[in-house]
Amino acid sequence: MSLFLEASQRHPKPENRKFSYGTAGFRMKADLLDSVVFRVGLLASLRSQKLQGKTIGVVITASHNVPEDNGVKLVDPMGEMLEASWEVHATSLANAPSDEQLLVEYENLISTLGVNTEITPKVVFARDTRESGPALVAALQDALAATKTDFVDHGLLTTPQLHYLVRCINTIDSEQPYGEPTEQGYYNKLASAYRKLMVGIPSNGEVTVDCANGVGAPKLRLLAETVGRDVFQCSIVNDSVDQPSKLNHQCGADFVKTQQRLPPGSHVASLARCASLDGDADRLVYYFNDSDGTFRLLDGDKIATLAASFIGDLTKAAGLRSLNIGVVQTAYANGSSTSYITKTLALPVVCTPTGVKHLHHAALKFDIGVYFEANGHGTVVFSNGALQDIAEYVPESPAQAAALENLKALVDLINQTVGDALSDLLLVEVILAHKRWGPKEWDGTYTDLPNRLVRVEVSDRTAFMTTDAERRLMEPVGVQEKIDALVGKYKQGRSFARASGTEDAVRVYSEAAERGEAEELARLVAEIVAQY
Ligand SMILES: CC(=O)N[C@H]1[C@@H](OP(=O)(O)O)O[C@H](CO)[C@@H](O)[C@@H]1O
Repeated sequence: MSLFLEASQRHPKPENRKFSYGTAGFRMKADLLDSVVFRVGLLASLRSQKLQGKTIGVVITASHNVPEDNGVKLVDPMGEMLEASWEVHATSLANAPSDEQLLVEYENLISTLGVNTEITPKVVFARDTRESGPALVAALQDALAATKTDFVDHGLLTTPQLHYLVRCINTIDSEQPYGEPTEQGYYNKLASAYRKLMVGIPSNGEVTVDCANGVGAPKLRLLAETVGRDVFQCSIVNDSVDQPSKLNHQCGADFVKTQQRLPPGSHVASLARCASLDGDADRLVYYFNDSDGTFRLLDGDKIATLAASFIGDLTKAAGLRSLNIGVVQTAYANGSSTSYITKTLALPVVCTPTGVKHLHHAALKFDIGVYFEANGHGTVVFSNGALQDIAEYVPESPAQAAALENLKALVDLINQTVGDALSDLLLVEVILAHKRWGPKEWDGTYTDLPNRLVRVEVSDRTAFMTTDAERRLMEPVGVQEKIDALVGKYKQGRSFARASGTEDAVRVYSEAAERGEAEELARLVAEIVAQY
């Protein structure tokens, strides 16, 4: 194992530096991430061996907000996020204090996990456009070489594109191959589905897409070329990938969602459709300026309701009435969206803790599960049973046959491995074209309750323990009662506090019938939280 130690010594964990990470991936400055990427490479290789040599993905990528933070994520064989039990190992290995201890921990993991080291591990990886990418890739390659892993470098890709590739590679010889395992295969699959869905449907005109100066920009350009300008017209803005400090700066999905305004410098006609991706192109939000100049946001909740209503209508029109469709949200979903889904669309809603991996797994319990975080990260997943019903159903009329063909194309248009801003963009464009809706008609389906999200700095966020999908605090004892007493005073009031999983802070969310009340409620709840 001297090869291992030699490699590991090149990527030691910096002393006295604080790591901060979520549970599904790791996020931090590039110099810190180097050692973590090395460790994630070891885990990817172990994971592949544990899963009998299936291919595991690693993606080195941007996050949704600050330009300096890099992220690294592991992707499981079906292209999904790493399952929970493995996150524990990911966390412990990233904490390994020294190279010697890392080797000990690595060898312990081999035995506790029952990994067969005879199996050759297989890993594929990709990175985004930022400067730190090549150095982080070198750290990853070092770990893969030290563990004698077969690996393929897929160069620059969006996070969801790598998820797509991983599922393609692992299903290539199965009964349900997911697609051609190449970047062009991804564009071809989406483009051909999009073109099928647009047959006989007038195009909706141009959509302006802000790409957050991230990897989504060159990739959207390639996708748009493959789809063809005759059916898909997009104008790409914020595409300066060669200027690292511009990533997510004053643009991108997180900026638009949290600031509730256009990225500065955007000049758009009123009622024109605009969309923003985030830095690694897994989030998407839409927005427009109303005729009176008011900014209107169409967030993840609006995308989820649009998709759920369209898919519901389509399955009925195809004659597939028995498929159960459900929507998965988090506590951050606007209350109006939840009542719209349950009352108007008459569909079930499930609320899970924050983080798409929770939503994804809950969505898999429906025949067709639509999930989105309010911030625009989400997708639609079809169960194997639903896919089989769709494939085998014999339509009883030409109308049913047409709807069924559209449903089949929709399955191909949607990236079912993970939320994918490029695939979601085409999905929204198709639905709006079919409904002959502009953004205003879409926005008119329901009106968001005024809401406010605040970040409260606390000395120890782990003191804040929640229950009921993070909607209620169990600890510190007594806080929830105080919040309840306050919320009761506001019309349509709702508020909760939870520790962030990615930052050292507690987030407070509130909504109420009036803007001023939502603001006041958030401020008062934040004051309660700050006291602890
Ligand atoms: C309120 C909010 O937007 N929270 C975000 C944020 O998580 P926190 O645990 O709230 O820090 O980052 C996550 C990862 O990107 C994302 O999944 C989630 O929705």
